[in-house]
Amino acid sequence: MSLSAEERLSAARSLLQMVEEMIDGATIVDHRSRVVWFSAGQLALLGGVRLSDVVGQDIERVIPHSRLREVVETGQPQPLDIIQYGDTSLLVTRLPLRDETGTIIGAFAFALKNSIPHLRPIAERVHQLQSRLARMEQALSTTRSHRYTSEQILGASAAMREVGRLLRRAADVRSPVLLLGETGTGKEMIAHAIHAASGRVNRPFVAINVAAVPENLLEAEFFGVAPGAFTGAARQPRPGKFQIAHEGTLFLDEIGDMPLALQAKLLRALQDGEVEPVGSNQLARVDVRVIAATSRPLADMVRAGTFRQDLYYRLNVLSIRLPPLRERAGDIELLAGKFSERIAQSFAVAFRPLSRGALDLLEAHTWPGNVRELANVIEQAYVRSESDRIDAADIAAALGIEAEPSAAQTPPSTRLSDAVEDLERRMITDALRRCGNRQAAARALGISRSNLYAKMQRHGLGESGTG
Ligand SMILES: Nc1ncnc2c1ncn2[C@@H]1O[C@H](COP(=O)(O)OP(=O)(O)OP(=O)(O)O)[C@@H](O)[C@H]1O
Repeated sequence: MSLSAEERLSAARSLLQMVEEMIDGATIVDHRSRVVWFSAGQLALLGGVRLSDVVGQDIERVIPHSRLREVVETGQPQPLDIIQYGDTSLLVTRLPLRDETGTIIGAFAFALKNSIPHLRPIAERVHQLQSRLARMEQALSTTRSHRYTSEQILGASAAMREVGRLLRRAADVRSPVLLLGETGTGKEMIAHAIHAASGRVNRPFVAINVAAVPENLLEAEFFGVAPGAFTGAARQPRPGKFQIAHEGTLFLDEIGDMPLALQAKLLRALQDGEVEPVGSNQLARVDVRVIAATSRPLADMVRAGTFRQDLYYRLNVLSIRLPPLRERAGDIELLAGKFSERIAQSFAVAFRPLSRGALDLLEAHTWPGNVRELANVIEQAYVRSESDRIDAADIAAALGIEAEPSAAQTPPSTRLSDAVEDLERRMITDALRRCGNRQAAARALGISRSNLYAKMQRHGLGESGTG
């Protein structure tokens, strides 16, 4: 015997009423994860919002860390999750809602009243583990203190001497610094050295690479997640890099890859020294010195409307341009010699000087990967041959160009893995050239932006490697 439509409706109504009495809060979303219904308790938990004001909105707009979309999209129930709401822990169950044919039409979440006391021992254990994890994460990022000092920055050219002068200037003031330069020109190295020479040297140096973090996680990574927020197991309360870098230096690498929406929040953090953790409406004060770096043409991006002008001005108080290696061929001999010394030391073998022919080849190269590429080439020369000096043929082979005499050239590899690597590198270079930016190139290649970035790093491809 089946129920009539009217009976089903009234059964549903009385079920919702019963749920209202037994729970702390309940939520229903539709098949696109838009709000359909909140119980009165849930509305109260949300700070007294009115149901009519939020019906039809994406659930994350109302509850930033809701995991109901996962349930709608995967159809997988989440029978037990512990979330933190203010000082209270709640035990939450999330279930998919299906129609008669089994198609997902939405999802339902509820927190049973007084369920936590029964689970107190488990909840406490989870809580302890979370705090331990947060402490360890914090320790990990702060122990990564500065790795370089200005003495390690090599270069005797006029351009590098000017970089040295600006570096000392930057260490004396606390305004933001903008480091501009192609990949591998030493931007991160300079950022470390500024911190090491500044009054903040005994406080944390914290780095974040904007291009390497998936876009939807960036805000939490920067500003943290508030303990008061509705957080699923995947996003527990934690401090952001701004909070971790308090009283120290925050290095924002690849700032040109920052999504526009987040740029406004970053500007506020820089201007007012205040950050707003995700899921919180309270501002926290931070004292952070920001050093930003990019290999992208920021000024052009401002003109194109993809980078905020006000943020650009705020960051561009003291900018340091790192010259590409091809503009300071005079430094190549010094750098190559130093790298040869370092590699000999780390491989525990005899030092190999570079022949004049080898230096001529190095000086004629255009160095799309800059100093990083030069260091790799010298290392390859050590790996490829056992001779007691580095000759033109070793350099030519490492650079993948015609060697003279040609007999010294290494034969092309027949290994499948080398061919696959080579194809991947060429496809990435090609996509970057065709699409003009990483976002579009990642889309064209069918991979995520962060995955593309990781592959570019592996192949030594920066912006300059695109052309
Ligand atoms: N002037 C320099 N003297 C000595 N080593 C250098 C110099 N410039 C760069 N390097 C070395 O080159 C490598 C790349 O430097 P770094 O990571 O600082 O470059 P980057 O500009 O931040 O690159 P990317 O934009 O790809 O992140 C590092 O191993 C660094 O030690």
